[in-house]
Amino acid sequence: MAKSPEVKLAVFGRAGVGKSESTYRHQANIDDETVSMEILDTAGQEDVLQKEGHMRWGDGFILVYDITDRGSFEDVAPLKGLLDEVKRPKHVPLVLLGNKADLDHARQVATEEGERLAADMACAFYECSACSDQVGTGGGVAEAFHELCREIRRRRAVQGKTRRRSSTTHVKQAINKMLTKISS
Ligand SMILES: Nc1nc2c(ncn2[C@@H]2O[C@H](COP(=O)(O)OP(=O)(O)OP(=O)(O)O)[C@@H](O)[C@H]2O)c(=O)[nH]1
Repeated sequence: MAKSPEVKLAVFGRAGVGKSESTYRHQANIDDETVSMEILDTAGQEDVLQKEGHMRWGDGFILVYDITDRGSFEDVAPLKGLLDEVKRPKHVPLVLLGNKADLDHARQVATEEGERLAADMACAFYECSACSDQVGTGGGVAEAFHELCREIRRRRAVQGKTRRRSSTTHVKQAINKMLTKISS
C-alpha cells in the first residue's frame, strides 16, 4: 500500500487564542488521499529561539488570532516577519485563522481586517470556532488544515518537476561536453 504523505504543521499565535482546540485531527482524507499530519501546537509564551526552531521544523504554518483580542491579531504580522527571516525561500505555505468566531458580540477584529492581512501575506483566510466546530464534520478549522495540506502538496509537485527538469538539464550539459571533447 502506498505510504500516505506526511506533512509537518506548526500552529502559532498568542497564548489563549485557541491553538490547542484547533489541533484535534492528525490524519485526514483530503481529495481522496490520506494525509498524515504531524501537528505542533506551539506555546503562546515561547521565546524567539524556540519559535525559530519550530519554524525551521515545519512544512506549513497556521497563524491563529482570537477575533475578540486585537493584540493577538497584531502579533500575526511580526510572526510572519520572523517566518520570512527563518524560511528560505520566502512565502512558505501558510493559513491565517481568526478563531472564536462564536463570540461575535465581543469581536475586536473585523472580518475584512483578517481578509486584508491574509491578502498581504498571500495566504488563505478562515474565521472559525475551534470550540463549536464538531469533530468529524469538517468545520472551519479542519478546512483550514486541509487547505494548508493542499498548498504543501501543490508546492511539492512543482518542486518535484523543477528538480526533474534540472537533472535532465545536467545530463544534457554532460553529453554536450563529451561531444565537444570528442569533436575537438
Ligand atoms: N468561545 C470560544 N472559546 C474558545 C475557542 N477556542 C478556544 N477557546 C477557549 O479559549 C481558551 C484558550 O484555549 P487554548 O486552546 O488553551 O489556547 P492556546 O492558544 O493553546 O493557549 P496557550 O497554550 O497558552 O498558547 C480555552 O478556555 C478554550 O476553551 C473558540 O473557538 N470559542
